[in-house]
Amino acid sequence: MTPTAPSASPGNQAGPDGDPSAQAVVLDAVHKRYGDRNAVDGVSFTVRRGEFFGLLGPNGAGKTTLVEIMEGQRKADSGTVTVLGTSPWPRNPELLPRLGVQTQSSAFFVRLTAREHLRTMAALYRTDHAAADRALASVGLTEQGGTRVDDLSGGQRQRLAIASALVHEPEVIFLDEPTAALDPQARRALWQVLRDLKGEGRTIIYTTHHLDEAEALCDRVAIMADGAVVALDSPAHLIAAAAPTTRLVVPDDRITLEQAQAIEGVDAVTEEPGALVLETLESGKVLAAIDALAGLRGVQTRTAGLEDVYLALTGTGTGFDGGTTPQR
Ligand SMILES: Nc1ncnc2c1ncn2[C@@H]1O[C@H](COP(=O)(O)OP(=O)(O)OP(=O)(O)O)[C@@H](O)[C@H]1O
Repeated sequence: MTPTAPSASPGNQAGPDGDPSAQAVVLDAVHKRYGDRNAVDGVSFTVRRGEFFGLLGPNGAGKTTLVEIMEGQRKADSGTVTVLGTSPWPRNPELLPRLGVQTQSSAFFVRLTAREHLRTMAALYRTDHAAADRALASVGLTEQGGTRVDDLSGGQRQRLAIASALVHEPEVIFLDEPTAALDPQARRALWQVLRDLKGEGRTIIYTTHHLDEAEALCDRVAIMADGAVVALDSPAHLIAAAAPTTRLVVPDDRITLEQAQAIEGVDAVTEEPGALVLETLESGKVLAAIDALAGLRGVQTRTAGLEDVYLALTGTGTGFDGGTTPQR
């Protein structure tokens, strides 16, 4: 299946993507079946070097299978897979040190301290001790370097899992829900760690169920459903293409239903407790009309988010009720 609107571009077109040195991962018509189940059903896209690339989709959409194929842990049934200019299958000893893999079930040497754990990982990769300290610092765990892995908090362990994937300074990093089970504060702290990694020029392939996170962090996201990519673009483009309608929320003591319906450019008006919701494709014009009628105090613009696009594309969507922005 070909990616559909809002973006038909799988990212394999000419332009910067056509330059192999600018490509971290290139997938072309990748298929993988388990029995009669199409886990990955003809996926094609390119991840650019230095890109923060999100892979989204409901449970069973095929994300893990696809990531495992990119990592060289699984063989595709057909199609071509190129990672840093080479095939990851069969397992390629030259390629492995250039990839970093964090999984939700990352294994730790729990009786060691965080620093000892990373030094052990560094030794396995034949990297020096200093690399372990750099990895600790890059996830903000320097102070916990002497703490036994057993005694780290959940958030600190998640960060250690990322540090373990980084210790050999890989060019491409695969992260599988790295913020799962973190409290909001720890989650935000980790966002900064991830932004810093991107700032260092690393390519990040990021699987998550947190749509706000994908919207905040990812340069582009691929949304998968039933083994296929159903949309691929930047979060902003996906949102703009999928939800051109703006909803203006006006307190119901400001204008009447009849006045709202009579405003030129208003496509529909619905009533909510305490407010009228005006749908329009011409928000500037309609806001000017509301301003002339009643002023803009208390009027809010309701915008769609990536979650609304995702729900619509993966078959569970309703009308959007994303974030609201006061007009004044
Ligand atoms: N080893 C396997 N043997 C048989 N079927 C499998 C195997 N691994 C995955 N599947 C099936 O392939 C499909 C895709 O699974 P996959 O784990 O890739 O999806 P996912 O998008 O990563 O899901 P989740 O978000 O739950 O991790 C599912 O129907 C799953 O049951």
